[in-house]
Formats: sequence, structure tokens, C-alpha cells
Amino acid sequence: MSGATRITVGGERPYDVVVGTGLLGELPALLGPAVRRVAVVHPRALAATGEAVREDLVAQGYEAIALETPDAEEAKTAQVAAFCWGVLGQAGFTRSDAVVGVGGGATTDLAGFVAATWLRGVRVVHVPTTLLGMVDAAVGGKTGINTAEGKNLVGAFHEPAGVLCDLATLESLPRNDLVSGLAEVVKVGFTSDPRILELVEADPAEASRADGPVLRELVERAVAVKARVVAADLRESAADGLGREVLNYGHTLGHAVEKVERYRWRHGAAVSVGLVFAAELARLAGRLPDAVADRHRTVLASLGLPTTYAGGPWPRLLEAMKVDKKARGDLLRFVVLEDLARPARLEGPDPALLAAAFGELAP
Ligand SMILES: NC(=O)c1ccc[n+]([C@@H]2O[C@H](COP(=O)([O-])OP(=O)(O)OC[C@H]3O[C@@H](n4cnc5c(N)ncnc54)[C@H](O)[C@@H]3O)[C@@H](O)[C@H]2O)c1
Ligand SMILES: O=C(O)C(=O)C[C@@H](O)[C@H](O)[C@H](O)COP(=O)(O)O
Ligand SMILES: [Zn+2]
Repeated sequence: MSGATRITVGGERPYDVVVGTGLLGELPALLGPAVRRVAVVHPRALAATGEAVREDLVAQGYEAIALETPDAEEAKTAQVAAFCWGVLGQAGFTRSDAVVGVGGGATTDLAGFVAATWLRGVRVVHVPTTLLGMVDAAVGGKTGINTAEGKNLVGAFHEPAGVLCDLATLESLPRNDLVSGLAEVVKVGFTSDPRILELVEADPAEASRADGPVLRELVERAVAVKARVVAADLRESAADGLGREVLNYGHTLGHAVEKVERYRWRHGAAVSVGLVFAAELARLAGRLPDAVADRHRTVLASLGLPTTYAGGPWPRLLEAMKVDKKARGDLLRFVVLEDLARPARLEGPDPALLAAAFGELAP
């Protein structure tokens, strides 16, 4: 390991997010002294990486098993969670044993959920291998699976004991997935750290180069914001202000798109469309200057992210948005911007306003 950066996520049980390369040697310290057995949860597509982590743990004296899951969003189901519980039960996992999630956000969401629910909670360390996992999914303790009714509808808050972001893993990530992760980075740029937008705008190609210094800075900036937000409001229950809901900017429509598209869209691509929608909603409501709304389109498009959406139909998307976790009863609640880095809430917008904002997404 050389030149790693440590970002501490505060709260009741502080933990480190380590960003760098060659970080596997850090795993035992994060697992802690009590752990004997480890289940390495990884998607089928990352069998070699999962096996490398397992072998490394065995070499360091652990009893480690591989727990292979389906790829991407197919892992986030009750059936797959039940399969994982079965494996842990058969292997005799106790409260002094641990789960390690190796993969993208779908894998760490599942691994975190399994760790949160097995014996009502065992230790979990995440080793995210996608940009989206590093900047968002593996950090902050939101875990979950999907149900037929929608995205992430079952889950728990269960913080990891640590997160290892090995930037070298990004070199094998398909371009489409790297860019998808940048949607969450841009989200943070608009809500909280405009320097992110400047870095992307200065050179979008450089910003999306897996082994470049700009991407590393983007990762560190996005993680730093997420760390600060979740340390203050882990359970998304802030009594005043937006609290953790700020991280959900662009997700109300984004999750609906994922569901309506039957999870064939990557999360980041759906969030990209959701960000443009949220910006248009705020602009049409008279709360966001045109220039900031337009900047959403230009920054996202410069990275090759989608900024228009021809799918639907709108009534199905509206129906899907009703199970958004920010909703209260029949009241839809959106995170919007009033300016750059000035997030706010828009509650119960007029249906005509919502439809008009959706109209602005037409190609
Ligand atoms: N818990 C949270 O706070 C949070 C935050 C953001 C997103 N999420 C969730 O994260 C998921 C999206 O995560 P994602 O975009 O990482 O998708 P993903 O986990 O589906 O991974 C995308 C694809 O990349 C492959 N892959 C992963 N690492 C690779 C590597 N290094 N080289 C080659 N291929 C690799 C995977 O096998 C998969 O096919 C969604 O389910 C979303 O809801 C959760
Ligand atoms: O960490 C959070 O809080 C977020 O909202 C981050 C989002 O990027 C992420 O997609 C999250 O999983 C969405 O959570 P949900 O509560 O809307 O399911
Ligand atoms: Zn997200």
C-alpha cells in the first residue's frame, strides 16, 4: 500500500474509508481481533477477485469461505439473502464471525443486509470494486434488497467496520459502469461540493480516467461529503433540515426509472435522469435559476450520462415514486436545489408541475 487516504466516518461506531491501491493487507485490522470465520460475498462475475480475497484471508489465518451471488441487481432479492443465510448457518457462523462484501453497490447492499440480519447483526467490511460502490454504496450503512413493489424496500442501517477502496480495481470496470458511478459524484457536486463540478467541467475525459489523479480527488471529495452527512444523521431521521435525505437528490424519479426499466438500467444512469428531473422540478417551481438547472444537463452529458428519457409511461413512474422512502402517506417529498449547494425540500408538488418536469426530459 502506498499513499492511502483515510476518511473517518464519525458517529457511535466510527470507521475508516481507506482510498488507495494494494489495500488488502488492511483487512485484518478492520475485521478486528475477535473474528475467526469470514464469508466473502462476491458476484459470479468477480469470482477471481473474490477468490483472491478469500485466499489472502486464509493465508492470514482465517477460516474463509466464498459466497457467490448472482451479478448486479439480481443479487438484491429475498431469495439470494435467504441463500446467504443458509450458507452462514451451514458454516456455523457466530457473532464473532464476519462478512466481507467484494463487488459493486448491489453486492455491498446485499452483503450489508445479510450481515445486518444474521444473528441480528455481525461485523461487515466492504471492498467496493466499482466507482459507485466507493463513493456511495459501501459507505454509510444503508443496506437493502428490492421487492416486486420497488427498489430497496427492505433493508437495515448497519454500518461497516471499514471500507477499502482499492482504485486499481477500477481499471477492469467497463466504461459504462465507471460513468454510472460519476452520476453519484456529480450529485454530490450539486448538493454539497461545487468544486467537484469544476473538476469535471475542466476535463470530463480526464475526470473519468480510472487511473487518473482527478478521479481519485473526486472519490475522496464525494466520500468526505457522505462521511459528514451520515455521521450527523445515520438513520435519515434528522429533526430539522434535510439530514441524510440530501444524499437522495435525484433518486425519487431515478428509482422509479430503475423499476419501470426492470433494472436493465444501471443505478447511476437512472439517477442521472432523476437529477435532471429534480432540477427541472425546482426550476419550474420558481426555486432554481435556469443556469443551475441547465448546468445539470451539460455536466452529466459531458460524461456521457443520459439526460433525457423516452420511457414511461408517466403514470407508472408516478406510481413507483409513491413508495419512495421520503414519501409520507400520500405526500411525495423531493430533494431539490434552490441554488448550487443549497439543497431544500419540495413537498407535495402539484401533479401538473410533476408532469411538466417529466415533459422536460423528452429527447
Ligand atoms: N447503500 C447505499 O447507500 C447505496 C448508494 C448508492 C447506490 N446503491 C446501490 O448500488 C447499486 C449499484 O451499484 P453499482 O453501480 O456498483 O452496480 P453493480 O453492483 O450492479 O455493479 C455493476 C457491474 O459491474 C461489475 N463489476 C463490479 N466491479 C467490477 C470490476 N472491478 N471490474 C469489472 N466489473 C466489475 C459487476 O459485476 C456488475 O456487473 C444499486 O443497487 C444501488 O441501489 C446503494
Ligand atoms: O446513502 C444514502 O442515504 C443515499 O440516499 C445514497 C443513494 O445514492 C443510494 O442510492 C441509496 O441506496 C438510496 O437509498 P433509499 O433509501 O432511497 O433506498
Ligand atoms: Zn444512489
